[in-house]
Amino acid sequence: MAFRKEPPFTHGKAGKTAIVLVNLGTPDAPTTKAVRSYLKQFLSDPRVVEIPRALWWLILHGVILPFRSSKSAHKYASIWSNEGSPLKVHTSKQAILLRGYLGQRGHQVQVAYAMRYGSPSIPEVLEQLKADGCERILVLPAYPQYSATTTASIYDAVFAHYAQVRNVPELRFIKHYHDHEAYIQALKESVLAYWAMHGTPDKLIMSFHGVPKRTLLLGDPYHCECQKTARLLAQQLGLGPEQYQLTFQSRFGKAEWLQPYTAPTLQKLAKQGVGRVDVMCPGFTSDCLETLEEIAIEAKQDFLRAGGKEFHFIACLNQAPAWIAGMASLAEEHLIGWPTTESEREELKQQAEASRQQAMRLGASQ
Ligand SMILES: C=CC1=C(C)c2cc3[nH]c(cc4nc(cc5[nH]c(cc1n2)c(C)c5CCC(=O)O)C(CCC(=O)O)=C4C)c(C)c3C=C
Ligand SMILES: [Fe+2]
Ligand SMILES: [Fe+2]
Repeated sequence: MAFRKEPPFTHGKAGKTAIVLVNLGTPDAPTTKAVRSYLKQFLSDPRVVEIPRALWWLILHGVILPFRSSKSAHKYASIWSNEGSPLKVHTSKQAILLRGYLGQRGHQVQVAYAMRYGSPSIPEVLEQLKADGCERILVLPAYPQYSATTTASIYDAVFAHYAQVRNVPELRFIKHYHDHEAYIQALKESVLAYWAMHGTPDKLIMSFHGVPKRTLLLGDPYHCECQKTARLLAQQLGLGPEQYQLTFQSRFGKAEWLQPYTAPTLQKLAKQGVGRVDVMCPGFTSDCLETLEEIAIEAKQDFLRAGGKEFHFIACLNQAPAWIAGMASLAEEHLIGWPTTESEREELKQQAEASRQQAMRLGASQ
């Protein structure tokens, strides 16, 4: 492979820092064609589906894409907003608000958002940041809990892009923030705000996206990180073990996934006489198909049909001020040493000048 000719980082523009908020991705439209193309890219990622490629190709192209695309398109249509796919709308707004918040705190950083699958793609966004003169990039995945299926796949896409680039910027990645104080605090505030308006439930369900159980057995820390998030949030809310439960949703395919599954758990609770459940999805930082359709519509029906009385869905963090502040504090921790404020730039300039003078003196004395 030959590397392309690239313009040098231009003077004046050079030295900028950017944060890229990366989320999973979503179809461009709630249509069978758009969903098929999105699912094809998503489900062809070997990080997401770990079965032998040739076999999986046959299943994906022979069964999943032909049958699932139109079903999923209908589901997307039920949650699509005037502005577009909720996942993308929330992620793009978070990026704008994060930039504004960091700007108020004196950081001159660009904040972009990218999607692992679909658009705007990671390569497209990284190209644009290069054109804008960004020499330092901090990648902030939208996933608080690390999983090879999601977070590591973002790393793969970033590395794959730069594998074709000559002048690669300085790079940092946030791995996870499942136990970060600011994230837990933002979750706590969102639950308390909801309860202040609507009263409290008999049980709080914390429903996380599942992954195949096999990934846990192979060493993926996702399961443990979800447990820790749930435990810390319950502690913050002062909930005893009887007052909350962690579950896993969005099972896909025939294999066993992490248990307990959300929908059967809700049905069981209803049958046991639990009247009101509140369901939240702490692993999703933006509402999306999996929260707005699978939980707020489908799981609600499951619970009520099984005899439950009241089902409440607590929205994801989305544009909550505590979460924008939380992302900013996460970013600030990972920006340490990168000059993003006026005073840091000035200090760096002075240090560089002092080093240069010392080098001159040493050179002259030899
Ligand atoms: C095939 C296996 C899948 C794994 C493993 C998986 C892990 C995983 N996913 C998320 C977050 C999201 N997933 C979303 C949708 C979605 N997920 C899968 C499959 C796997 N996910 C499919 C097939 C779909 C598409 C929807 C459908 O057809 O039912 C979404 C929502 C996207 C949107 O547009 O709104 C999110 C977000 C995590 C965090 C995760 C592992 C930890
Ligand atoms: Fe998923
Ligand atoms: Fe789903």
